[in-house]
Amino acid sequence: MSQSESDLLDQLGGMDGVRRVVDEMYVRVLADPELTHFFDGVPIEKLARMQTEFIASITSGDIQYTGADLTKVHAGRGITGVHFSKFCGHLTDALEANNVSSHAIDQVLGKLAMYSDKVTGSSNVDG
Ligand code: HEM
Repeated sequence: MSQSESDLLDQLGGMDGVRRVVDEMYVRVLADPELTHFFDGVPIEKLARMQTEFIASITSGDIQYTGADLTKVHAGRGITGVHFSKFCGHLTDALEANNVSSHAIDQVLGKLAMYSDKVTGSSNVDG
């Protein structure tokens, strides 16, 4: 575990803090008319649990993500870079609402940006 990575999860309030942020993010995502349809029929409790684990895993060396491969789970859904940006905007709002510092928010967004190709992979082909 690297010290700086463990510090980042701490700055998010640990696992409990990340879960609060994730729950708030999905409230915003599901209220967004451009994003909500992607989640029709998706079990949100499991989604929030796996998203919490994922964010914890990229902000701490101690947590392992055990969910589905990100490329596979997002493939064929038509998710574009615009959707990805809006999604990250809702995450930013949720982090701010939970009093996470702007420095820590920048670090989280920087890490998530590395996954944009996996999330939007198929949309280059069929829009
Ligand atoms: C940084 C961006 C994102 C990350 C890190 C992320 C991560 C995840 C994770 C961890 C899961 C759960 C996988 C599992 O159940 O094992 C998931 C599922 C899902 N994601 Fe994302 N996601 C991102 C962006 C998006 C965007 C932008 C959309 C759509 C606009 C989206 C739509 C979905 C849907 C619909 C599922 C549920 C799939 C299912 O259970 O059938 N994701 N995502």
